[in-house]
Order: sequence, then structure tokens, then C-alpha cells
Amino acid sequence: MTATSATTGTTNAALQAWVDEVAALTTPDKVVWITGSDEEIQGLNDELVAAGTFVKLDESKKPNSYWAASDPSDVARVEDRTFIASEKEEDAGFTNNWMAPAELKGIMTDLYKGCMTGRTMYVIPFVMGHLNADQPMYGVEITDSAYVVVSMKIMARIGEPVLRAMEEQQASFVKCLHSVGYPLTDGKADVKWPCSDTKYIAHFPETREIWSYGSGYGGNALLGKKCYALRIASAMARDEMWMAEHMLILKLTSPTGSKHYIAGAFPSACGKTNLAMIDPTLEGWEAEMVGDDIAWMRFGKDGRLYAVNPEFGLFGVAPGTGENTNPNAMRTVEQGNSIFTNVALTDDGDVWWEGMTDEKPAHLTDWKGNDWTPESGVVSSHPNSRFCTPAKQCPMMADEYDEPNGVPIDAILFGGRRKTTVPLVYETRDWNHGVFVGATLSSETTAAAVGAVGVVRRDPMAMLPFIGYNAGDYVNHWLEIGKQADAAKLPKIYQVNWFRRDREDGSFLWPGFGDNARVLKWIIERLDGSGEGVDTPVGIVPAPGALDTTGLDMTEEQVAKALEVNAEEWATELGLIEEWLAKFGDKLPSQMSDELATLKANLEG
Ligand SMILES: Nc1nc2c(ncn2[C@@H]2O[C@H](COP(=O)(O)OP(=O)(O)OP(=O)(O)O)[C@@H](O)[C@H]2O)c(=O)[nH]1
Ligand SMILES: O=C([O-])CC(=O)C(=O)O
Ligand SMILES: [Mn+2]
Repeated sequence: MTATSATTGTTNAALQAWVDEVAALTTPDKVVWITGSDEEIQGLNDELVAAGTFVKLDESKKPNSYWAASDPSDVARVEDRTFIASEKEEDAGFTNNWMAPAELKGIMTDLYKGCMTGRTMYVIPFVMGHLNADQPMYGVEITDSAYVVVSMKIMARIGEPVLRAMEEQQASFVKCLHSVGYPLTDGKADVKWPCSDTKYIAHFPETREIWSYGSGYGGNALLGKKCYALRIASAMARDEMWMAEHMLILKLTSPTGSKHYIAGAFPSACGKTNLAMIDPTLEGWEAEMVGDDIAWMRFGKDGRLYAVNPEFGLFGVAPGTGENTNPNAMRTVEQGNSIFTNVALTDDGDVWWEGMTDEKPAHLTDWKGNDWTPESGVVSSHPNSRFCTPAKQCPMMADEYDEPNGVPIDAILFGGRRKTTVPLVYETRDWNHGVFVGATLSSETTAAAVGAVGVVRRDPMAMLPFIGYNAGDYVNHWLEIGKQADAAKLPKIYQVNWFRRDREDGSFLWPGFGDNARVLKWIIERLDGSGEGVDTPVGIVPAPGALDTTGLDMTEEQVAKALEVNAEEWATELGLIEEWLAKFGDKLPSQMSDELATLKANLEG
């Protein structure tokens, strides 16, 4: 045991037994129970610097912050190596890779055998959401990566207080096992970013377990985030009639002081963090963040849906984040206490990435460790490079973030990246129509997952890579949630698209970022009953002049282009939607077929 391990075990019998079992299988040199103390984390940061994994940034520029570069093969979530191992294949459904739990556990047990040789095994007790929630959502991650430990310290509430509560309650918890899959057998030397070519990100929804092997990056390795808070939690939510969603949560205060809470589901790298941190360009509007990636929603006593952000930190896309686009993110990371992975390092010990400033630095060390100049002809930072930073450092964090029961949601936004077809904003007619729009949501793929970028794919509720069970049952769960509530108390559902392009010149039709507040204003006016809309075959779009474009350099004609419902584009879209829904087979809820028929009739109108 090192001096930093103040605890050496636990009185939570199930936890102690599991830790002993994993240690016997993986044969680490030592086991360290993570307390979460500042000294302990500092010690691990120092070790990561000594190992070459971290470079400490200049204290005057980014205090207590580190730069890391991953292995170039380990840069994003690996969707083709991600499994939902339910007992029955049907329960994983067509959107997931499936293997029988016993078979997958057999394969992975062989991989885990001795995989921590020469390493330290860290035990990280954590809670997603609040420790004083009615039903605290515990997890324990076992990992052989110090990088994962210090990242988990930022991303979740971890350590001693969590373990004590788990002991008092003899609480059950989600077992999250992680190894980078790089044993130091026979005194083999370590590398800066250990990982393996063999990767498995496995979920066992019935037993609420996560087994991850071979990757040290992001959602593959920080198991509280996508693996637990979305994949496993979505299965729990189905069983317990709540919702675990890939959504930002935003609080908006209008110039007259009315307050609204909005949740938004956009696929990875499609603008959740940016909208959660919006700096409205409209006079008198105030925005505050509650969450930027994940929302857990439950019905409150008043029958409304309340959302909490289960996370403690932000794991944000770096490129494109700058003073002009997201000043609040810049203010957040400037305070330090952050880890920057796969961005570029400046010569004076700071970080830089594409889009941070208009002017490019004359010289950098790029994410691959090479010298970089503006003439290099390559990007300095990986497109999925990320900042990992404490949520509380965000200057516009809402006080409600600390509210264990969350905030009542007034509207849900579904959004994606679509160059064509999808208008800037439209309102759905009712809950079921909104569920249909969510279930058929589409977006061009991004660098957040390994694979081709820019290909349109359907991404139901922005949850395609994160639904921990059958997608048909998931859509049905949304419909069930609708049935539980008084229609008037349900959030209204909207679709938005900040990414539509001009057909002639390919430029963005909408300025986006802070100007998205104009769309939010119309949505709030709709909720209050004052916003004017016009019916289209797909839903209600802002009436001419209803979108506040004061001070915006846009003609009426340009606004109309952004809002257009184009018959030809929608004829193509209808075919794609039909093709997509056919994949659900007999799991497709009949309400979705009804909505499809309505859309078809409207378009043929
Ligand atoms: N054109 C345009 N780009 C945007 C807008 N909002 C975000 N982006 C860009 O989209 C990219 C991803 O944005 P994020 O806000 O980090 O996306 P995210 O949904 O939080 O992504 P994950 O954290 O991977 O789930 C960044 O490069 C942003 O600069 C917008 O309104 N307009
Ligand atoms: O999980 C990750 O690696 C990063 C992330 O937030 C996403 O892809 O949506
Ligand atoms: Mn994000």
C-alpha cells in the first residue's frame, strides 16, 4: 500500500469480495483504494508526469492542469467493439452488438487473466448524481490506469465519503471493471499511453455490470459516463419508469424574469456542451447550465418530469471552442484543475486547438508529439480532443445543479447535424409526434466515434450508441412515459438544426452558438402561448417575423431558407425514415406507424 491509500478495504462485503476476486484474476502488484483526497490525486498526477503520460502546464496559464496525448489508435469511443450482452439477443436489439453474457465473460476473463501484472489496481468508489439523492446511484470502478483515476475525480463524485455511505447502507452498486490491457509481464517497460489492439466495451444490463478492456480513452474508460449513466442506467430506467438520456439541461431566464428549463438531445459532437454554455446574443436573456451531456429524468410529486445532471465534470470537445463560439467554456478551463487530451501544446506551456483563436500560433507540439506550424498542412489537435474540467468552474453553472431532485423540464429539443432537409426549428404537435421525431432523428457522423465522418445515420433520441436494450422497447418506453403523465404537464418537443447549409454556396444558413438564443426565445414564447407559428407537413415553424433577428445580419429570405420545409428533400427523407423504421421489425410501436402515415399524408397533402 502506498501512503496515499488511507483505506485498505471495506466493510461492504459484496464490494470487498469483488475486489478480492478481480485482484486474484488480474494479479496487480498492489491494490489502492482511492480516497479522492487532494494529496492522493496530486501524487497520481506527479506519477503520470514522471511516466511521460502528462505534461504539466504552466501554473500561471492553466493552474494544476495537464496535457496528455493518447496512443494515435485510441482516440474515441469504439462503437463496433461495444456490446450489450443481455441474456437474450432480442433484448439487445438491432442497434447493438450482442454476445451471450457467458460467452463474452469467458473471452474477457481470459483477457483479464494477469492483465494488471506489474501495475497498480485502483478501486474508485463513485456516485452518479448526488450522494444525498433519494436513491443514490453507486458505482465502483476498478482500473489499472492512473489517468482514469484522476479523470474520474473530475467527472464524478468519488472516494471516501461515497465509500462510507456505501458501507453504512451496505449498498448495491454497478461493478465497473476496466483495464488498459497492457500487462508489464517479465519486467516489460511501460509506455506513455498503454492500451491494446484488442478492445471490448461490454455491458451486462441484467446484472448491472460493465467490463471494459483495451482502451484508456473517454467513454471507453471513464465508465461512470456513457457506460453507466446511459447504457446501464437506461436499462434501469426502463424497469423503474424513469429516463436516462443523452441530454444537456439549460436554465433560461427571460427579460421579464420568467424561468424555463430546457433539455436537449444531440448526438456526440453536435452541440450539447455549446448550447449548455450558451452566451445569449439577445439583450436581457440569461442562460445557466445545469448539465451538458446526460440527464436523468424522473416524475416529481407534481407530475412533471424533473431532470438531474448525474455528472461532476465536463468532458468537452476542444476544437471549435473559442472566445467567439463558447466564451463560458474558455472561462471554465482557464481556472485550471483540468486535463487536456489530444490537443496541441504551446511552447510556453499552455494548450491550443483549432478554433480557439483566429490567429494560429507560430509553433506548437501537435497531438502526435510532432513539431507543428501553420504551414504543416495538418490539424494540430485531434478532432475528438477533449478538455476534462470540473463542472463547478463554469461561471454560469446554475445553483439548481446542486438540487438532488433536479429541475422541471418545460421543453425537449432533438437536434442533429443535417446539411439539408431539417429546418432550423419546428414544434411537434404532441408527445407521440415528438417521440416519432426523436425516434427518427438523424445526424451526420462525427469524430466522437471511430469510423467514417459526415455520413447521415439515424440516431434515435441521440442515443443510438447508448441505448442499453432493444431500441424498439426504448421508443415504447418513451411512449409509456407519455401515458404516465397528464399531457399538459409533459415537456413540449422540438427539433432543431443549427447545421443546415445554403444549397448554392455551402455556407451555414444560421450563425449558431449565442444566436441559438433566438430559437430558444421563440420556443419559450410558444410555451407561454405568445409565439406565432405556421403549420407545415412536418410540424410548426416560426411564422414570418416571429423569430427575433434583431441585430442579426440576415435577410428575411435567408431566415426563410433556414426554416424551409422543402417538398423534394422531404420526399427523400420520408423514404429514409420508412427504411429506418422497418429495421425495428415487430418491435416498432404501432404509434410510430401511425405517425409515419400522418407524415406521409401531410407531405402528399
Ligand atoms: N456551426 C455550428 N457549430 C456548432 C454549434 N454548436 C456547436 N458547434 C460545434 O460542434 C462541435 C461539437 O460541439 P459540442 O457542444 O462539443 O458537442 P456535444 O454534443 O457536447 O458533443 P459530445 O460531448 O461528444 O457529446 C464543436 O466543434 C462546436 O464548435 C452551432 O450552433 N453552430
Ligand atoms: O464518451 C466519449 O468518449 C465522449 C463523449 O462524450 C461522446 O462521445 O459523446
Ligand atoms: Mn459535450
